[in-house]
Amino acid sequence: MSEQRLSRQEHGRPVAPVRMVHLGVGNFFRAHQAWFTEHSQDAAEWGYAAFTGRSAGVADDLAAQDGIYTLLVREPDGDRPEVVSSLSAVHPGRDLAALRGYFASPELALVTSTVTEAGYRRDTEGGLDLTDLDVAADIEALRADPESSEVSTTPGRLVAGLLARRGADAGPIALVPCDNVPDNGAMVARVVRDLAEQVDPTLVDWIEANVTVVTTMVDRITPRGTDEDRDTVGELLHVDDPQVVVTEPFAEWVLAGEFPRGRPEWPGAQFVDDVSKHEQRKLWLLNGSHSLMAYGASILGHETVSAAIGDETVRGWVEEWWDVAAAHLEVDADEVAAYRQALVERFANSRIRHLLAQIAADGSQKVPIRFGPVLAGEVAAGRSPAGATRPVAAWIAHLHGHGAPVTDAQQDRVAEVAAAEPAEAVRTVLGWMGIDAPADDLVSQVLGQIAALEAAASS
Ligand SMILES: NC(=O)c1ccc[n+]([C@@H]2O[C@H](COP(=O)([O-])OP(=O)(O)OC[C@H]3O[C@@H](n4cnc5c(N)ncnc54)[C@H](O)[C@@H]3O)[C@@H](O)[C@H]2O)c1
Ligand SMILES: O=P(O)(O)OC[C@@H](O)[C@@H](O)[C@H](O)[C@H](O)CO
Repeated sequence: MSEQRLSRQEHGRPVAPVRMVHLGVGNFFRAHQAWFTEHSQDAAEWGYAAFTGRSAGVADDLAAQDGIYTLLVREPDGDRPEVVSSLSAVHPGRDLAALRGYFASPELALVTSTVTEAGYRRDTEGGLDLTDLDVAADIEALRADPESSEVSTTPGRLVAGLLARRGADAGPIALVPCDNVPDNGAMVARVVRDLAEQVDPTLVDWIEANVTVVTTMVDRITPRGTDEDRDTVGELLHVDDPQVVVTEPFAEWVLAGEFPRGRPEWPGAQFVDDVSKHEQRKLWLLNGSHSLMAYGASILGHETVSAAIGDETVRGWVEEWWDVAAAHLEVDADEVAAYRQALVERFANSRIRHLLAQIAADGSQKVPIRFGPVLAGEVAAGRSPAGATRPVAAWIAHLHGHGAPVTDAQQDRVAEVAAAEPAEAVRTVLGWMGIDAPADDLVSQVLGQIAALEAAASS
């Protein structure tokens, strides 16, 4: 394999001025927001300073190749490598001096983030989790020293940056979360406000006057890369890129909100007044069926999305779930039908090796939002279709140790469900989905589905 690394000079990629910060340099950011920026007609004016979420590894690797990296777009008939150069600087997340420096610049227009659902440190009510020890440490540190303290959480870093911006009188800015969370703008607004209130109540007024929050729906299936992907880049481009990202051809971005200091001309992005109907379509149909397969199909022994959707039983579960969810969507029936058809094709792309175990992680954050509104709506209407209760059953069977391994940021909460008497576990999970005091028939139905899945696991 080649030992040569990518370099800006060799690829003729100039460094654009930093006008955007990103928190969480994961795979998705590099396949989506950074890629949309790369393809903007005004890309030369819009550079990203990107910060890792936790460890420094990605920053070190990217720094060694001038912030540029390969995106392998996995077309049905082959890989199309693209070199992406919109990251003008990459820093470890702990580099608070750099973060504060960017925020203090009037040139900084917006901050995107992809730190996973768990990274926003919310409690079960959606506010900032003040019992989280890292959150408590950030509050204490920022109170003691607003200008140069070390903070480790995403809300803490955002507030540290906003304090620096206020201090420099650098003007308005937009926060643009890009995680798969309904109403992600309101989510970020809430945790930032909650933390600011604890640190310095006068900052809350400044935020209201100067910070806009943009809500987004984001879509592009981007699994974690492998050593084989790195080898593929070696063969295609004759370079060693340890930070190659693999993604599908499809990409979608819908945004609602104000950008007081402008934004790149992201090609194909849609700017709307309200993202909710787009977000429900994507979160319930795509992410919902992903989670259903992550739990249910891994119990049947499948490892990847493409293998799962190729199994007639699993395909049937997915279609059943889609039938129920579709009735709750606000988009027209033709659009839903086309989206379902496209999803089957996207899922069946066996060249994208999307592991069910990756999707299964952090179910406590995902299951309620991906299935709760639809199931609660059905129950309120006096119905309990099997297609909408099976995902709950599959998750509980997964927590019982079947299928993909259990990893969850809220380990204690899910361990309690796993250890509970099964009917109690079902009631607890339904409660998290907004169904309090569920009828005995509903609980029995879920218990029957859990038993069937667990029997299939051991057969
Ligand atoms: N991968 C996809 O197909 C895809 C598609 C749409 C949206 N998303 C969203 O993008 C987000 C990131 O997904 P990804 O695929 O890039 O994952 P990833 O594992 O590649 O990257 C996750 C990033 O978040 C950071 N992070 C994780 N936990 C954190 C925490 N507790 N605090 C601070 N930072 C933390 C990590 O350091 C890393 O930078 C998720 O929220 C997901 O909903 C992903
Ligand atoms: O990224 P997560 O962990 O929130 O969810 C896993 C997948 O459902 C998700 O990454 C999808 O691939 C993505 O949302 C497609 O746009």
